[in-house]
Amino acid sequence: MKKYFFTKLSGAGNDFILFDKKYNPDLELNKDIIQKICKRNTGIGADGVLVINENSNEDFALNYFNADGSSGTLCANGSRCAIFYTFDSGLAKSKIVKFIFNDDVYSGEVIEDEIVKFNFNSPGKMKFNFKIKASNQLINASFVDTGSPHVVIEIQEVLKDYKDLSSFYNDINNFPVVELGKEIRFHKDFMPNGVNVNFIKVENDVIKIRTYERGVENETLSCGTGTVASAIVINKIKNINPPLKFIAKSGDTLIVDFAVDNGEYKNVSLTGPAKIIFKGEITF
Ligand SMILES: N[C@@H](CCC[C@H](N)C(=O)O)C(=O)O
Repeated sequence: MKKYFFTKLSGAGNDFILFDKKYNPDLELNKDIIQKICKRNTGIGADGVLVINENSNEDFALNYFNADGSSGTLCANGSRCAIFYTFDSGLAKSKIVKFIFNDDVYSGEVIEDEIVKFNFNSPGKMKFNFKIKASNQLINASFVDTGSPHVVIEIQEVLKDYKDLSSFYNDINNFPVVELGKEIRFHKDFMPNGVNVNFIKVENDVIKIRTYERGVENETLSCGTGTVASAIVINKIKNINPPLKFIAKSGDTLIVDFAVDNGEYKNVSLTGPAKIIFKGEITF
């Protein structure tokens, strides 16, 4: 058993345990340890784990693991937290940083105290306005891969009772995010990898969003890649121009900005709160 130093951070309510290899050179994680430390009630409790490594070309390298120990896809709120941590700890020499994540180079910026911007690379596969069979009905949905795969559904597209064609959901607070999110996350149409599922409601100049996250297997208080996927869907199918303002389940505000050039999404960014909650030591 060894002692490791960690920092707990929150990116708009999406929470992470961060290990800096500089202070934990012997750190070795596996699925079992990640699941134990992320478990609420008996562990530190988090949606995921971030590991910061030094890098010879960029300011740092970042590894991300979901709470179930899976990895390989982008985490935007985790990236915003890592950007804040590296600035706060002095690892990054300026407010603007570049870093490696899953072999790609990303950048970000501490805009002001605890407000952090993350710059995405251009999105991958996109598919708009298709039907998914779930909850005994055919639901209109869209898909965007922003580095992580996301389904986006407007809550008014879903019937509370499939036999009553006027029973559309209207209140996002009373939407069955976990129930329907889980059904779509494990839907045969998205196998074998599965998908994250975002439910949105456009209300005047803000968009309310709730996300069921793959790898956490629950609703999280915010999801960065899901928020950006939702912004692209709203722009495409509702013709609403950026910047787009989102209110996450946590109540925090996230701003998505981008440019559309010949149908291509460029200069995509996500800005919002990222902060250190506490620092501690753990033995495993
Ligand atoms: N919370 C993240 C997304 C993390 C990855 C996702 N759970 C997946 O496995 O695809 C974010 O803020 O982007």
